[in-house]
Amino acid sequence: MSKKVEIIILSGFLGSGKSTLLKELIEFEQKNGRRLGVLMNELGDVSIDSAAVPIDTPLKEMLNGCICCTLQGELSLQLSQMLEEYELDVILIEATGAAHPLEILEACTHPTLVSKVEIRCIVTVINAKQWVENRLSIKLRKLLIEQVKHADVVLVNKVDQVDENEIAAVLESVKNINTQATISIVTYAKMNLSILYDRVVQSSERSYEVEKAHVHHHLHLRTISFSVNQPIDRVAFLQWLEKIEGQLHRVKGFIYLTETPGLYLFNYAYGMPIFERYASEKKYEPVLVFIGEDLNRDEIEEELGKLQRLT
Ligand SMILES: Nc1nc2c(ncn2[C@@H]2O[C@H](COP(=O)(O)OP(=O)(O)OP(=O)(O)O)[C@@H](O)[C@H]2O)c(=O)[nH]1
Repeated sequence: MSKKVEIIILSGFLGSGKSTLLKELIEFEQKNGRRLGVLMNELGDVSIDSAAVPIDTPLKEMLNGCICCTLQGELSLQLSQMLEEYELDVILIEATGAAHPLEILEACTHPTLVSKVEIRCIVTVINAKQWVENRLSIKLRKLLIEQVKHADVVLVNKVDQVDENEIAAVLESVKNINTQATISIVTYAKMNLSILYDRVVQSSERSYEVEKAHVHHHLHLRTISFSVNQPIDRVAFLQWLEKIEGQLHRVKGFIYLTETPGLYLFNYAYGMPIFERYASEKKYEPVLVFIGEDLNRDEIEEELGKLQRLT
């Protein structure tokens, strides 16, 4: 029988650092000469995270929905297709921040797939500051806890934004939720990747009795995207983001700035904005994706229009 393709599932809330980890993993696997494919699921209708994937890497994307709601069947299908189209050693699955790891696992262990794949591990990335400040709604907090509970490896990321006492507090609460997981404390998802290869966790070992927490179904997370064809002023844009009505969890996309030519990859997670000059062979249109609760689409559209007219 041919060797099964390994699957590594990357889980974690919006903006915690999954794509950052994905980049690290891709490099690691390629250095080791392993053939890898990537499967991504994003909440919005445009792909931003795929910028993390080199152009020559087999990639399948599921946009505009979350694996745990409508896309579970789609994930199984995409996996099957990927297995048919490419000869691979490993497939990395990056789920949306709103996904429950068990539901991804379930899609990967579909009867048609079990003889072809084996789950290497589930890695959950958490944003240390967000975890310690604990300001999310109860439903979202519950989701974060579920993501930690079902992980084989928990990456406590972004520790550059917290102090030592806070790191200790995060560690203690993660250990209380999941006594089995390997925990790694990192910045920019720079972990000892060999941890992921220590053992294969058979799906039969996992406990399914847990409430399959259909938490996401009631999250009210809203995703809206807009083309932003004109350059915008960086300062005015950031000032406006601070004031957006509702709870803004995440903004990402590609934009032009008035101050300097060229396209920028923009990331805003938990109040932290990052602009990175985007220069790669993959082409992207300027677009912004907003993810949050109680967001007002019309207002955001109007304000974005005003920001573009300022130029
Ligand atoms: N300060 C700091 N920023 C980080 C760290 N790790 C990642 N980031 C930044 O945080 C932002 C979000 O990281 P991503 O890797 O895109 O997060 P994600 O979990 O894939 O986000 P979604 O796809 O929206 O769920 C990016 O701008 C990263 O560069 C870290 O350890 N410290």
